[in-house]
Amino acid sequence: MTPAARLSAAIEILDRIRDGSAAEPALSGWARASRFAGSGDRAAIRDLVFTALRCRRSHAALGGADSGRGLILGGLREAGTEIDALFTGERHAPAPLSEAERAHLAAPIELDRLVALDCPDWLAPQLEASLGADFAPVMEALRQRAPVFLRVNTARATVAEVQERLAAEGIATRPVALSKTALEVTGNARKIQNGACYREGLVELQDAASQALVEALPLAPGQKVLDYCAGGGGKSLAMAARAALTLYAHDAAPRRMRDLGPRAGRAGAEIVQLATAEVPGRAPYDLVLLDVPCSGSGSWRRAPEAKWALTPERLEELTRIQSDILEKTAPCVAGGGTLAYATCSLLAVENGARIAAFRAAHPEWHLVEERRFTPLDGGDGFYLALLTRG
Ligand SMILES: C[S@@+](CC[C@H](N)C(=O)[O-])C[C@H]1O[C@@H](n2cnc3c(N)ncnc32)[C@H](O)[C@@H]1O
Repeated sequence: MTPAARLSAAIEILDRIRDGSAAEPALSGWARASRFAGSGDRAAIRDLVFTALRCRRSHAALGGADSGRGLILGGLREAGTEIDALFTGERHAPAPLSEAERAHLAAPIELDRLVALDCPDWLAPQLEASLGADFAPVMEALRQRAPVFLRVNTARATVAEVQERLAAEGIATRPVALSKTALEVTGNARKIQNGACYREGLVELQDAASQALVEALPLAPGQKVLDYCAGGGGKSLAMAARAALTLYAHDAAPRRMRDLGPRAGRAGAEIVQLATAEVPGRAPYDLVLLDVPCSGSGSWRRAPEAKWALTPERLEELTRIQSDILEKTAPCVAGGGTLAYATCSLLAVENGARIAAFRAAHPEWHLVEERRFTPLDGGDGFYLALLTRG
């Protein structure tokens, strides 16, 4: 496909998303119907679509419309690309600029601060209060594509050994300061999932801050550990690689754990999946990890639609669920054990405020440690609070 034809495809997909489709189904639906597109085309189109979603507010303003075409025009304008050379209307290229579009693109434009930062107005006060001086740099970072990180399964091989094996597969990586187990992929990321290192369970795709969070957990061999909001099991697997544990995984939506069996098999880890009713029966646990459902504001680079879909009502509902999960699981922790509360949120209302509310109601719980990560640390935004009783 030509660069212009890729733009046309991105415009079509963005319009489907604007009409209500989620990004992933819109992209895969387009790919299924467009067999002529090679893997390079699909990757480039995906990149165009996700850039437009991350920068939806500013690109709509720059391009003159919150439509697929407006967003792509806005992105090209921000990048300083010669638009007429691409919007020719020839073959599969987008139609030439209308007079109105030409006039909008030619007129000088000064974006309001929150528009330029692609920040929803209603969330700005909370994000500013939570991030302080980091607000603008973090919002700017969230406009950029996230790096691809691998977690090395250190139960099987050293980071250096795996880096060498990956290099032999043509995948370039470098270690990162944020986590001892993480490698940032700097070349050929698309080869990972078909490569031997991945198939043999030597690596998993996992954000570096997510790995740093697991590194901060006080895990020791022989402990009984529950991952209460396990989802796909990324953190269960990272915990399994850290120490020989008796490890249980639970999720309110068990189908979310459907890949955990095969992933654990690849990694050589043993993880027992529990239904909700089975959780108290296996208590007490030495450590309970609560990777609770949240706004996902720390991972808006990877899931940018969530930035625009979040509402005050949904945020309030999430904080209720978070507090409820803390209440329900705290009694399952063994005396001297650890309750580890985590979110991939940047918002204090989902982080420190939830812990403060929990401790106000349960003064017997003490805060041992709190960690905050933002995209300025390289990975996604995360929060971790470690609590003990007594
Ligand atoms: C942030 S995700 C977990 C991600 C996962 N730990 C990982 O590392 O890949 C939150 C998970 O919590 C689950 N969840 C939502 N409400 C819950 C509840 N009340 N109890 C337990 N799990 C819940 C969701 O289904 C979702 O899979």
